[in-house]
Amino acid sequence: MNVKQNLDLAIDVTGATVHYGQVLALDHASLQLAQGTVCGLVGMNGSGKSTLFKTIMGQIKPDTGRVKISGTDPLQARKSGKLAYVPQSEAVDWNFPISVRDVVMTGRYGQMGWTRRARKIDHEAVNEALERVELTDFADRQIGQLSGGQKKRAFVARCIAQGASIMLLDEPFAGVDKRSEATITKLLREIADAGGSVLISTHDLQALPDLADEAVLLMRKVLMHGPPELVLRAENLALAFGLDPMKREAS
Ligand SMILES: Nc1ncnc2c1ncn2[C@@H]1O[C@H](COP(=O)(O)OP(=O)(O)OP(=O)(O)O)[C@@H](O)[C@H]1O
Repeated sequence: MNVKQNLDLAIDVTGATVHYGQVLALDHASLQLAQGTVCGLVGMNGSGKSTLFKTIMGQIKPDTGRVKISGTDPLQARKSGKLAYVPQSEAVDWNFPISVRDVVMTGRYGQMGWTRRARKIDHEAVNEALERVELTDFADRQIGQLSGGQKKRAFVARCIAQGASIMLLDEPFAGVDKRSEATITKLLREIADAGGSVLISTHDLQALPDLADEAVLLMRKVLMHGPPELVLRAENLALAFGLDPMKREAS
């Protein structure tokens, strides 16, 4: 692959291996994601999905391999605002005394510089993002007072306010109401249609073909990457999950 093609890739992970002590979490995992794509990341509990996200975000440095985000370093991509992450709900302290509006405003910190003083443009970006996720009426509530789906929408709004074009979402639909799921799905499609890229881990295999252009099967390494209807065939899922995975949600 030449340099031009590498720059065209939104996410380029090559041969990433990650250990936690003796535990092998990623084993030479490789994943290339083009611009303008929604990609679903599927794998059983412990298959390395969150570890892959952290590696792409530059929070974990792999023992082997490398990660490039639009041809640059992940930390650089985060600093520039291009790359954003919506964590699993369990990873967030919902009792933290911060309003929904201020959560979304944290997405603007990179643009504000060290003073962290919000200007008109920052307030406008936050208001617009709140509107897009339909949370304007909840803007002044403490974040923990929202429903599961509203909380997710608040974090998606933070990515939008940040101006991110590459978004990673770790199980955004777990414990989420149908309205929030539909709002988030529509937004992710709009982001991809505008040239952005979205990588989304999910246990809801049935919903994946409507949500994503591509699917990735992970079991410490990328077993398969392609159109959802191909990747989600029973024989492929059996490799990653065991028997009859389409008969129930992935465990
Ligand atoms: N901080 C840690 N210390 C030790 N082991 C860890 C740590 N984080 C994850 N692991 C282990 O690494 C492996 C991959 O975990 P990871 O959280 O990436 O999987 P996952 O696919 O996101 O799982 P889930 O679907 O349950 O969220 C698992 O065996 C897990 O127990």
